[in-house]
Amino acid sequence: MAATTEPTVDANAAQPVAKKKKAKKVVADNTKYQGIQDVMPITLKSSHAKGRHAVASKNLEAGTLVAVEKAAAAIVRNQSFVGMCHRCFGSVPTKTQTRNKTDASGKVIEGQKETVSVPAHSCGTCKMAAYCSEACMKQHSAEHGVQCAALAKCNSIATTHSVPLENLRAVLALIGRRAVQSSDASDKKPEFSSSAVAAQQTPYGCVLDLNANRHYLDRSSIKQLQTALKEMIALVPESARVSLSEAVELACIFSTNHHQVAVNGQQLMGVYPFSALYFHHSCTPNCVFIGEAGGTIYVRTLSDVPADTELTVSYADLFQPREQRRRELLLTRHFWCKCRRCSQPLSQSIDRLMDGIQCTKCHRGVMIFEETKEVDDINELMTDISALDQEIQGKFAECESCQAKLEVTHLVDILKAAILSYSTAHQTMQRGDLDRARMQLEEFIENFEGKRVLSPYNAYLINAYVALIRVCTQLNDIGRAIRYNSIVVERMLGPAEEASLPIPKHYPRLAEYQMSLGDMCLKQVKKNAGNRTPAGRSVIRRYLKEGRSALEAAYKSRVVIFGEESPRAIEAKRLLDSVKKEQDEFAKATGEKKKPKKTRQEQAAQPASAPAVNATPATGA
Ligand SMILES: C[S@@+](CC[C@H](N)C(=O)[O-])C[C@H]1O[C@@H](n2cnc3c(N)ncnc32)[C@H](O)[C@@H]1O
Repeated sequence: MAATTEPTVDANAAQPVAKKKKAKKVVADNTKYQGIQDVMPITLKSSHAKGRHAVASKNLEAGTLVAVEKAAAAIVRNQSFVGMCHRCFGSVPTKTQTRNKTDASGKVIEGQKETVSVPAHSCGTCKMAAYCSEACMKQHSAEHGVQCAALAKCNSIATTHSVPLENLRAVLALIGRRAVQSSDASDKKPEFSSSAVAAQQTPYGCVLDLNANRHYLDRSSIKQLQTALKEMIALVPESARVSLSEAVELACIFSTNHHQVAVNGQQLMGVYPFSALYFHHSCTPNCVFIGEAGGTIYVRTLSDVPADTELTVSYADLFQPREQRRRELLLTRHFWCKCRRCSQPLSQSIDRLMDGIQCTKCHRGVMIFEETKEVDDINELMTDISALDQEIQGKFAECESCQAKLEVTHLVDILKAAILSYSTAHQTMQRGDLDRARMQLEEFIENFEGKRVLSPYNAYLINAYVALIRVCTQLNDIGRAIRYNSIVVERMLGPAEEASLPIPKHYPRLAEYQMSLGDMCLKQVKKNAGNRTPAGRSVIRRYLKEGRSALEAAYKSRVVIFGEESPRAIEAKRLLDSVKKEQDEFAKATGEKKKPKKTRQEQAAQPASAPAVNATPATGA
């Protein structure tokens, strides 16, 4: 992989997709990564059907660490640009600076100054890299030096050629990484450890093992990417350049394989070759990727996993209808999801409720339309995604309860009306007209849930409740925010009688809503503490009960997801202890000793009763 000063254009890159021959699947070699099996409870496997994948080497409990990987290269996301260190991904301190004020067009307004907050340490040349300290900036100098001149022009190159800025920055990060790696780097094997501190960055050579899926880009997108990358590479020091073909490959690899990681509320995007190759996607994942400082990811089990079960994570937002999840994965990751959840008949899956429309006759069941076509050739679909929509013409859906039949196109019209109503309210919220947004969102719920048009688990309804939490919090109507937050948590857990959940019981998004619910309840308890009237006491009692069960569930989930010693689990424990203390004091003051009845939240917080070996096998891809 020699550096070249003369970038070459790959003439084959933009062939029409449908004409590409399907590559024959070979059983891939696991030897490069086998070292991980010595430090983690996993076995690496490879098969014709799945390619490389990881399985549990023994029965694993929920919350078991199964992999640690430090990104081969990572970039700070655009929105975290000034808040996150470009080397270690820690927080960046700010300082204030006085500068000339400018108008909307960027012109200096004579005689007017303004004070702005800027990163305390950043590259003064490109102004495109902020750091947590001088020391970090110094340690990054060799890697950044390779990128600096190109980074300075990156923004305008991205805009001129309509290429995502993050893709260009990622290619530069990979080039920087390649340049500082030793000369034998391309053959270097990754070294694994069980701790983030000791984790070694996965070598650059491993990135090139990933599938670029470049044939999914159409001819004009490839052309734009090539032109942008050509301009960018010309700004990289000669000794560090890669060929244009390799740069395009890197951009495509990044785009289809990167993982987004949140660290302390800031976002980074990294390439994790081992994790990308071995942890397939599933819409009922049994593992999760957790981002830590340094751009390291931990992979932890979310549930008890029996030995030999495939370990999977989710690359998509799980609380959306099956088809939306599949479309999202198709467009961003270039595959049609065939996980167990997506392959199950809709009538037997929780998915039927997530874009569920209630029967217009009996109003008891949802209308089911089993899609007959499984997508085998996604190349064909990628060229014309509207093929998915044509499937419904002339087809009928059937009520799961009374078997009434309705044309699918009619159901689509109902859904379109719901989407329009929801979007109108959402836009009002975005404009900041909060009172009106609340009214429109509540109206949407009244019309589509109250009148039994949509299933209560329909993703648009949940989104409306989520929006209402935000709106009511901003309007300082905490009582209502609690009510809506409680509904969101309840719905995310799915109907009690269903065999499967819409999202795993321990899942970051659900745990966040449980935390916010507990936190708001605790605040209301403190606010009402002086109210000794019977009505006041009843309010406190209710908030204590609801807050405690939410925090018990949040704490349990955070222990599983992040580990018992993690700051997030400790934060949940602190709030839980606080609510318990309030509950004891309330009981003392009122002479009440009654044990509260267990809610579904509390049940969710209980450890699984079955031993790991009896747990339901987790879905594999
Ligand atoms: C990073 S690769 C995995 C590579 C594979 N393990 C190998 O050894 O080549 C991700 C690819 O795995 C496949 N994949 C992962 N999860 C899948 C799922 N749920 N359904 C279908 N294909 C999936 C898709 O082809 C996707 O592009």
